[in-house]
Amino acid sequence: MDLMLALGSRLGLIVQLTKENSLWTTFLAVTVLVLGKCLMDAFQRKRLPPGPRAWPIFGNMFNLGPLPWSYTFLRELARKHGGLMYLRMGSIPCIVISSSSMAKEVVINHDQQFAFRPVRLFSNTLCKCKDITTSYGPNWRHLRLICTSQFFTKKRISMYEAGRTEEVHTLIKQILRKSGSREDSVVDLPFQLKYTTTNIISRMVFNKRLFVEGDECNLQEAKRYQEVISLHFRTYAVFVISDYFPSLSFITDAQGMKEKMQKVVEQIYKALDEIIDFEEHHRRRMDHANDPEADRDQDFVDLLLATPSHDGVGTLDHETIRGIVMNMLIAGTETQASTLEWAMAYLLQHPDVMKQAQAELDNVVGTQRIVQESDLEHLPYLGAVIKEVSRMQPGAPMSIYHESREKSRMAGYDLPARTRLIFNIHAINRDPCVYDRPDKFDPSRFLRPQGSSHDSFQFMTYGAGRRICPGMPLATLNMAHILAHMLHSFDWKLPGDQDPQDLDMTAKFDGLTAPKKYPLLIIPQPRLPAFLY
Ligand code: HEM
Repeated sequence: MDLMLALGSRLGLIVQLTKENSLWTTFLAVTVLVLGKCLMDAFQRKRLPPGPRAWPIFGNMFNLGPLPWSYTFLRELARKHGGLMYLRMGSIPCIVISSSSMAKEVVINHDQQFAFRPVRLFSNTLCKCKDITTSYGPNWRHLRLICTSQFFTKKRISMYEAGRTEEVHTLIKQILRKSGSREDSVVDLPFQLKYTTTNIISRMVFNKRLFVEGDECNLQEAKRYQEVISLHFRTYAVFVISDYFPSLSFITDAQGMKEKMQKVVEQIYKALDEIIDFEEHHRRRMDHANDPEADRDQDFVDLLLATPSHDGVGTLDHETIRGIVMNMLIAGTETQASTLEWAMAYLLQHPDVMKQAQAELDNVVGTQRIVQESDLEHLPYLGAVIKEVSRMQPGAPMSIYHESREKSRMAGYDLPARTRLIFNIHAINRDPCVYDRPDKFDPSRFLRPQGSSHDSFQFMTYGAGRRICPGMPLATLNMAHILAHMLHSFDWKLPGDQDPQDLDMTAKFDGLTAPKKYPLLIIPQPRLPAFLY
């Protein structure tokens, strides 16, 4: 009993003391909690991959210069922190892969884990992540199968050869026309290349040429297309707080972001539907229902309208088809145009390489006919030039974000669930452990015996693993064809007395592609007989 009383009075005293010192107690508790959290963070940090110091709350968002993923700056950071580097973007954990050996580790051991894509507000609003680029799971597998078994097969690619040849020929004629009769007329090369690569893709995807000079009716369509692309890029770049701090999605809601995005997406759809013309496609489908020859004329939209959905209920809906069309237009046009612009810039700076490529063309094709796609397999030097340009200036210097859904362990480090992964393709392609003098333009490195042994982890221009670019076979063929034609048809020089070595080789990264910051203005001089133009 005495003991109980004594305990009771002690407890009473403690309660009283606590009441009196409640401020102190609260302070103590908060300090313990903060210290505990710091210790836990420090402990966890030890098990995370190395990376630059992060700011509280914002993480590394401010470290990364004007564009969040400036690839050259990240390459510099990776020199210090290594091929597997950890960054935090707001509350989102991210890893950047910058070396060939880490790319191999990721693709061989973590490909499936990191095959997801993060769900951003824009991609979710655009097509509810039902397209190829943003989905993962049964729908994505189904769409990838369509890519590999229908769109980008050798047979299908060769079905569209006539259209591609026509476009390349038009490019050459346009260049000749723009250069005019004067010997020193300058051509805006990236502008012309963009038209050509876009027409080639749009003909395959929905059987239309989007850019036809001098055609008023087509001008409207071209404008609509440009509206679609610029709305897409502008909205894609909008900073949405919940994309970086998912727990703050209530702010995104309060800002009315979803409704604003929805409005833009409706604008994109309206313009896109006019370009695609679903009605015309449905009509054609009915007309050719029993025609076995009709397959020859089918574009991607025709094929997609006849494709069952992944769950076997009906065919693919318009939302999915719009998403896939956008994927092809966004991923397949500027990537090729910027690579080709860089190719001409490098060739101007390396006249010996330009001469050797032209000599090969003259040898294989001669000067009494124009190049055909079937010539390309006999032009190894030209192939090496395209590969070297694609290594040094990849059409997309950073991959698209990958994401894991579960916690994972990579190279001895622990990664939280929903870590985002991005390949710094620019850095991997210039890995000094793989390439001798990696910043030097040297196509012959792909001709030497070891050149053929460069695997996809050393040449990451198209990504690797299950998310590898499905358009690669088309892009490599197409770019080689266009470059071959340009080199065969013209000699090239810079305007005035400009020394090619003074050419500004700065790139301008727009988040996807990185063309030359200053468009390449260039003078063509015909080198084939007039009847071939
Ligand atoms: C020079 C030309 C091209 C380059 C450098 C390029 C590069 C890439 C890269 C780096 C990726 C991302 C890989 C990853 O996430 O890890 C990608 C994905 C993709 N590319 Fe390409 N690409 C080119 C041309 C094309 C073309 C011509 C098309 C189609 C017409 C295309 C369609 C796609 C699609 C649909 C994806 C998403 C694949 C997926 O998420 O499963 N690309 N490309």
